[in-house]
Amino acid sequence: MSALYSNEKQVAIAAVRRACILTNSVFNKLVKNETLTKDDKSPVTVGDYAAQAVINTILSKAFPDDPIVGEESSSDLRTPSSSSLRSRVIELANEALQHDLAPGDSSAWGIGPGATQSEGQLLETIDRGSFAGGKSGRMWTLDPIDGTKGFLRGGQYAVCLALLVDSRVELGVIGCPNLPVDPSKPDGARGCLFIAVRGQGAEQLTLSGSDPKTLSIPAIASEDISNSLSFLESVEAAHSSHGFNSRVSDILGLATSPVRMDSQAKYCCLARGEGGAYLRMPTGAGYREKIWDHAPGSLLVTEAGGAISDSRGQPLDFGLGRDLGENFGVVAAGKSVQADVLAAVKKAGEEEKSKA
Ligand SMILES: Nc1ncnc2c1ncn2[C@@H]1O[C@H](COP(=O)(O)O)[C@@H](OP(=O)(O)O)[C@H]1O
Ligand SMILES: [Mg+2]
Ligand SMILES: [Mg+2]
Ligand SMILES: [Mg+2]
Repeated sequence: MSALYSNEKQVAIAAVRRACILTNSVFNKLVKNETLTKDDKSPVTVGDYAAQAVINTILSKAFPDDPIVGEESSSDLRTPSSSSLRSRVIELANEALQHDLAPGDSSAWGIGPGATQSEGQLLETIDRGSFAGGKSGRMWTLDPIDGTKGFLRGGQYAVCLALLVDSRVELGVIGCPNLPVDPSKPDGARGCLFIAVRGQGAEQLTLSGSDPKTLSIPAIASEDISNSLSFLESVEAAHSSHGFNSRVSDILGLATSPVRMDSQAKYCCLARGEGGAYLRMPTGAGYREKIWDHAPGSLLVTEAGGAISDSRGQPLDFGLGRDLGENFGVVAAGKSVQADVLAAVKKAGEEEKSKA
């Protein structure tokens, strides 16, 4: 009998890998007018749209009944002023869908050479990501480029896909085209794929599928925290409070400065033993974390032997819709130290309240 979710895993890997090849090639060719600013002032590029079109196409062929909660929508692409951007997205998506990565690979999706998708079809496919989410049933959640700001800087970004069943993450696949394969060789080969299936562990492969490694977060004894732990945090100060993290770091007496990195590559690094903790605390009232920014990363961390919760110690709730509800931040760390980090987070929170 094949392992649970083995089909879903194969399809998700193929889809994420194909999207990573696309985003990688887009970065090298990206020109100024290929980026839009969304209503929330965040950037989105032709790469984000085309990657969502590619992954949604593959998911829709393989699992036609599964809804998708995807970050992007085609509405900004449909305006008359976006016509050149729109054509570029369609061109990139068709190119990526027809690219034969392995014998028979593209024909498996019924989209072999010559079978280009029309503009209307691809825009509709992008909008298959508009599902509202919720408590029950099967659904995918997709972030076609997580860390778009990192992507634009040539820094870290990730193509992130997860399968949720009854609001639990069952499968997560993350592609990190710019992440060094071996953390001890930061200037060495880049491009990693991270995969986790609930109950089946977490692994890293190269983007081309070689060099598999089982991931496990090393234990740190409480008395070694100050010397052995360092934080992973967002580059963008607007996404996660650097000041709060610095206070938590002082409370724990950490000797090492945080490592700043865009995207769910932070979860991937934590899962393979880097840093030891990922802290993401709200920077102001109002912003709600999105399920696609955390679903695959959270499973990767727990399957690598870590723990993840909000700053109150409550589990993240992926069943509330497209976002995680009221924002109490995210605290992820190895199992041996997550309680210590949480205690320091609570202390820093109380200090902040008493000053207010
Ligand atoms: N005010 C805010 N607080 C927290 N996260 C935010 C935010 N504004 C945007 N984001 C999210 O932060 C993500 C990037 O996270 P990070 O800082 O870890 O790289 C963005 O994903 P996208 O780049 O996919 O839009 C976006 O969803
Ligand atoms: Mg975005
Ligand atoms: Mg994101
Ligand atoms: Mg994104």
